[in-house]
Amino acid sequence: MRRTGHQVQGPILLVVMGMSASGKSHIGQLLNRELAHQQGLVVTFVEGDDFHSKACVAQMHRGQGLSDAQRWPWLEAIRDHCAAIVSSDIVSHTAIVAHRNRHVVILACSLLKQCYRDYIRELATNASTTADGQHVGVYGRAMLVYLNCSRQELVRRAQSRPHHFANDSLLQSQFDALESPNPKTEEDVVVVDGDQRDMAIVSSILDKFQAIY
Ligand SMILES: Nc1ncnc2c1ncn2[C@@H]1O[C@H](COP(=O)(O)OP(=O)(O)O)[C@@H](O)[C@H]1O
Ligand SMILES: O=C(O)[C@H](O)[C@@H](O)[C@H](O)[C@H](O)COP(=O)(O)O
Repeated sequence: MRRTGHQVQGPILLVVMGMSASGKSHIGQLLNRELAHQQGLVVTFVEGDDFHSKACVAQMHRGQGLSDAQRWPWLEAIRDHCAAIVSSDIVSHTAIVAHRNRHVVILACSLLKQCYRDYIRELATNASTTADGQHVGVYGRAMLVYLNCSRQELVRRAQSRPHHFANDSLLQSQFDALESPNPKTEEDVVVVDGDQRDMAIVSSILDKFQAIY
């Protein structure tokens, strides 16, 4: 059952997704600041890039995209971590229930294909089991924000951070892998114009977040 308004029970998973250099980390950190400082929520920021192996980072640095076989263990580690963050928020004590209902986990992660998004969304599904029988329903709700950027802006931003492992040579493989999320057919997806200035993006995401929180 879809819960709306202020009735979400349990923590919220707010995913900032999109291609390399679309602004996931930057926007995720700004959202962290806004939700924690301005709105007094308990916020945990998770950087998806922190879960890549050294070999995968080196491969992406050479401009070679990851395969599905390389991405699945990475996604599993991220999902395990996101589940573990909130699993200590046990439901039986009133104070902890209050904490749970004010906890937002922000995840910056590309999630280029729908199957990757479906896998992460299972963290907030109401079903009682998944294929592997784990990590279901630990979040009350998920919201996946897709930063939809033009190629020109992605190249510009990738070139603006010369010390990052992912440079503009990775972009073509990201375009090749991308399955753009369609909010009409995919649950809990919001698409924003990622070419906008950062605070305009944050403001638009916060508006949409308020509608579900
Ligand atoms: N809306 C924006 N406008 C201008 N520059 C941005 C914007 N969002 C991010 N950036 C900059 O673009 C670069 C890539 O952003 P980053 O957050 O590292 O992307 P990602 O995490 O998606 O790879 C960084 O230098 C960042 O400061
Ligand atoms: O799924 C993938 O192909 C990779 O995970 C990839 O998305 C990677 O995480 C970033 O693109 C590189 O790091 P940035 O997103 O920070 O550029």
